[in-house]
Amino acid sequence: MFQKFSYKEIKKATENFSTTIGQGGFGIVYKAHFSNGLVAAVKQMNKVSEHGEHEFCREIVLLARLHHRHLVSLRGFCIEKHKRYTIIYLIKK
Ligand SMILES: Nc1ncnc2c1ncn2[C@@H]1O[C@H](COP(=O)(O)OP(=O)(O)OP(=O)(O)O)[C@@H](O)[C@H]1O
Repeated sequence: MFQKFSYKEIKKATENFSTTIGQGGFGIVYKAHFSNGLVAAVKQMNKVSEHGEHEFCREIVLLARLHHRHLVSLRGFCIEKHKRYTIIYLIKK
């Protein structure tokens, strides 16, 4: 199920952003353990433009509708002031 997460939930699930698993072009990626048992990747987006809100929402809507066996599915998102996060299924190596 696709859902909206609060910043508080993200912070708790990433143990105060201490669980870094990677660094991408848009920001840091964290491993997150949510209280409902969900283990996911949380991708922080650093490059938030002036129209960030609109662009981010449009991207989320598009990604949420994408389902392909070669793509990781979007699990949710979080918007808090100037911070943007996408929550995606964790790929185990
Ligand atoms: N869903 C995921 N599950 C596990 N690890 C992930 C996941 N998404 C990203 N990562 C880790 O975080 C790193 C950065 O990923 P990210 O997609 O942000 O960067 P990228 O591949 O450089 O793409 P982009 O240019 O879009 O930022 C990856 O190399 C990987 O190690």
